[in-house]
This record gives sequence, C-alpha cells and structure tokens, in this order.
Amino acid sequence: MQIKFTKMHGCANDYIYINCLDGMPFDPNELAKVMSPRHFSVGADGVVCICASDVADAKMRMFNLDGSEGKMCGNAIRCVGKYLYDNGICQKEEITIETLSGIKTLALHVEDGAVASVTVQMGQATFEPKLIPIDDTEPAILKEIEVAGKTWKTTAVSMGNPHSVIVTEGIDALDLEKIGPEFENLPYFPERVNTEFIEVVDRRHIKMRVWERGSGETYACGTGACGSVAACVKNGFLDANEQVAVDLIGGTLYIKCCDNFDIEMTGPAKKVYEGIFEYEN
Ligand SMILES: N[C@@H](CCC[C@H](N)C(=O)O)C(=O)O
Repeated sequence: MQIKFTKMHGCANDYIYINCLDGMPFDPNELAKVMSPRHFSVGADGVVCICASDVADAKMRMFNLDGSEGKMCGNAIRCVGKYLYDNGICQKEEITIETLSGIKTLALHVEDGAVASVTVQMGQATFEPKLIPIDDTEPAILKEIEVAGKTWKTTAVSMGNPHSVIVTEGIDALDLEKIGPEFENLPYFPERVNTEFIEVVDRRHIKMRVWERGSGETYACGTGACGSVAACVKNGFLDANEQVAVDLIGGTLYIKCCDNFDIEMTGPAKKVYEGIFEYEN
C-alpha cells in the first residue's frame, strides 16, 4: 500500500501527518511503530492522522513512536491547523479540532499566505491524578518521589494527557535516556506519564526538557509546556495571566495560564517535506 504523508514539526517535535479525511485504510497503532523509528524508516516522534469530524472542522488522532495513542498533542495540533489551511481544506483563520480530550479552538497566524504560528485554547489544566493533596488556599504540596537513587519533587497535572512536572536544577546535565523510563513507569501513573524537568529562569521564563510517554526524549512537548506553567503557577514560581516563555531544545513556546488554569499556547508550525511510504503490511 502507498501512503502519502507530510513531515511537519512544532519546535522540532516532529510527526508524520497523514490525510485520513476520506478514511483510514491501515491500523494506525501498527503504522506508527513502522514509520517512526529513526534511521530505519521515515523517522519521527510518531504519526498523526487528520480525520473527518462531525463536531469540529477536523479530528486529530496522534500515535506515539511505540504505537500508543495520546489523547492530546500540543505541537501536533498546531501543525494540523497549518495542514488544513495551507492545503486549502479549511481556509478560515479560526478553526476547531476534535481530539480525545475535547474540541480545541485554534487561531491561525498567516504570513505570505501560509500559517507560520498558531494560538491554541488548550482547555483547563487539572491537578490529577490526585497523587498530591491540593488545597486551593495554599500552594500545591509537592509529592516527594524516589527515582534513580535521588529524591525529586513532582506535581501531577493533566492537560487531557498525564504529566509529572519536576522543578529542579541543572536540567542540561540530566541523563534522560537512563532516568526517563523510570519516571515514565512510576506506579503512581498506571497509564504511564510524560515527565517534564523544569528550571525557573525568572517569573516570565522557564527552561524545560521532557521525557514523553511512548516516544522518549523529544525536543518539545506542547501539553508538557502547558502543564509545566500550570504547575509552576500553582506552586507560586510563576504568575497567572502572564505570558511565559518556555525554552525547549527545539524552540520556544509561549504559554499563558489564567486564574482558573485555562491555558493558551502559542508556537510555530512548520512543514518539512511530503513523501510516499511503501507500506508492506
Ligand atoms: N508531544 C506532545 C504530546 C504527545 C502525547 C504524549 N506522549 C502522551 O502519550 O500523552 C505534545 O506536544 O503535547
């Protein structure tokens, strides 16, 4: 079977985008496992299928490198907006996308006829699973966990998908290939977890590295950046209603967390190339 695809990325969190508006003639979990491995195949952090929706302009389904399905992907949803606009499928500057964690509204920022960046209303961050007691009158109490012989403080946040946010120092030196899998598979998170390692630079600026559930270390994670800013606001490191720059290996995302923890994310969306994959299934 020949599968036409477009390689795109948001802050170097790269996925293989497949137009499934007329149907999906393959098993997407299996396809993600075949197309994603770097050096042996197309190579990406996973596969994103752009599907028809009855309730929004389109539906996004995203699959991690290991074939597992994610409920939401902040970097991919911006690229889906760009794909729909630039290909003349939906040429509105405000569009809606259905995801497994609800319908998201996107504002597309168009330059020279093509989408350059996108602002997404990501919905509300919630402090779940309730790994830590949350008292609205006090900063969140960070849960102490033991991983790789060290004590870390984590705040669990859901952006529709699960995140464990760790504020620490010296994130550039962390050996994520070694410690990442231990965090991903902590018993607190039966569905595994995405883990963000954060350094607070100042009240408008943080640095982040991420170990993603199902994909390993990626150069950026949109939902992770949103969850991290929410956790930092909850714990008093950052202020609500201010735009915060989140520096990732692959670029910068701008995140605003409102008083009620509704989150807005702005970042780039880039197309790299189109191709045809010969799928021997
Ligand atoms: N890179 C993503 C998140 C992808 C899904 C995640 N690995 C999960 O399984 O929850 C983003 O930009 O948000």
